[in-house]
Amino acid sequence: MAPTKVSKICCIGAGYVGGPTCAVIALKCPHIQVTIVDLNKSRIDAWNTPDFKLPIYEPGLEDVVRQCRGRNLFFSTDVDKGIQEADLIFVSVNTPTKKSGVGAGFAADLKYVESATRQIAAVATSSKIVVEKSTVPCRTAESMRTILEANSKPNCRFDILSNPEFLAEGTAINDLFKPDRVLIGSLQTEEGKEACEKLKEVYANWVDPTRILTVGLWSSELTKLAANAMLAQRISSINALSAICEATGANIDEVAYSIGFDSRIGPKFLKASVGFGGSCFQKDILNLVYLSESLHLKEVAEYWRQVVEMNEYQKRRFSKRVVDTLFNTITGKNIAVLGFAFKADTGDTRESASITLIRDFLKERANVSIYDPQVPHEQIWQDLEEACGDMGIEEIKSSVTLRPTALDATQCADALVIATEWKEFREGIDWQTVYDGMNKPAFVFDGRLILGLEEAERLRRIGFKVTVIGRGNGM
Ligand SMILES: NC(=O)c1ccc[n+]([C@@H]2O[C@H](COP(=O)([O-])OP(=O)(O)OC[C@H]3O[C@@H](n4cnc5c(N)ncnc54)[C@H](O)[C@@H]3O)[C@@H](O)[C@H]2O)c1
Ligand SMILES: O=c1ccn([C@@H]2O[C@H](COP(=O)(O)OP(=O)(O)O[C@H]3O[C@H](CO)[C@@H](O)[C@H](O)[C@H]3O)[C@@H](O)[C@H]2O)c(=O)[nH]1
Repeated sequence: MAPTKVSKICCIGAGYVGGPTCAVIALKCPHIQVTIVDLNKSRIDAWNTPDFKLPIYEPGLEDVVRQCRGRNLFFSTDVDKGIQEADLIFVSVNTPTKKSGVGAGFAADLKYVESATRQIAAVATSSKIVVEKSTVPCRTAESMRTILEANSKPNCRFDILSNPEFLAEGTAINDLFKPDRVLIGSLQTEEGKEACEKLKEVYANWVDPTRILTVGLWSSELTKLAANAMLAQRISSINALSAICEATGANIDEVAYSIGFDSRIGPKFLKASVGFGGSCFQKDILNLVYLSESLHLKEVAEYWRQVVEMNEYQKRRFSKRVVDTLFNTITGKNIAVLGFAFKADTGDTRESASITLIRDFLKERANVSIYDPQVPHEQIWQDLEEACGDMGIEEIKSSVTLRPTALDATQCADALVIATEWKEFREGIDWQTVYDGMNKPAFVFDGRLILGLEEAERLRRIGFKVTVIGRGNGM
């Protein structure tokens, strides 16, 4: 039987989801002991640093960890002990897109989920509620159950729940404090519903019960993929419209604003950009495409695939616009790229549009200087080495420099490209000083719509040639 009340939680995976999610559970549930375990020692060491230099940059996270670490929140590499002690285990490991074999490039690689599940089965000596926190294809819980039941010891019972996470990076703590909803999927059996109630009780310590949704296991798994697909679809839709705006004189900000007033559509997630990035959208849509294909739903697969295609097109279109505007060549020219993270308020660079743009600029043999307020330099080199394939790191380093400030990055630049919407780019740039230090003509490319119509006009008066995504030249 499942334990009567959850008192010890273990989270396998101390990443962007496991770390913040379980730190918030520890904060809001002081009566529950929460241990976050990971095989990656340096990551665990970083969570445990005395000066709270955490492995993840996320506003508000340090404050939460400071309040609970050592009280009822622990970080450890002892995965087995964490599993054995807990009565509820979150599996919050990475589920990247498969790189080889069947489904390569589309399907989710479930090897980490499987090894965590096998580990639970191997070392558990009492019954557990096992919660899928990772984003997984529909019916993964079934495979987990098969593995657990085939390997468990007598008197060990496992109830599996799906509890996908909807936090967005950069706003994770706020999203966790005040979630739009918490979704829990369970088998509709008596035991399944009982396990669901136990997890619900944990969240009910701070989440309004009307926002805790309980559904069937498969619906819960599919909801996560569907939510991301629909969010990404909005961005691809607005980005597709941005191309029409650039060609017609319409202004994408005005179009988005006016569409968003329709209460059926709403104003959020309609910001045109140089393309969506992040570890989830592309991966989860490709996962949905693969699922549809496996179910022989070709048209459905094609439909969702187009959301990713449009995103690739948007990035290509933007780098081409830079080349076209700089008189059809950027060879030997200096391009300053402001922002390397996939969005503001995170140090995460996974699938960042910035990486694709810089790769395109390097292919055109431009010199690139980069500034980002949060991304560690080693991460930038690693991402560029991976993205640039045929270029070795030495060749990349001969064309790329990493700068300590935005102003430094723009010195002697022919063009400045805004790739991430950091607040300091919206509010903290002294454009006259930037202009004075740049080669002339000095070009600005705003891939994040941080320059409104008036601001763009002000820059033009200084002397800049300004190009903004979703607006025609001169707007
Ligand atoms: N990043 C997000 O904003 C976000 C939001 C919602 C959902 N998700 C989903 O949550 C899951 C985790 O994402 P993430 O961004 O936290 O990934 P991550 O790569 O930051 O963290 C995963 C961690 O799991 C650890 N790990 C893997 N296998 C392990 C094992 N067998 N035992 C112990 N540790 C193990 C890895 O070392 C890594 O530190 C993914 O499925 C992702 O799609 C992510
Ligand atoms: O109007 C918009 C909104 C976002 N973006 C871009 O879209 C990407 C993703 O942004 P966001 O969704 O805010 O961040 P993520 O951390 O990737 O969060 C998404 O992916 C997570 C992982 O699955 C989910 O949990 C979240 O609900 C979902 O929003 C970023 O590059 C943004 O710059 C736009 O271009 N325009």
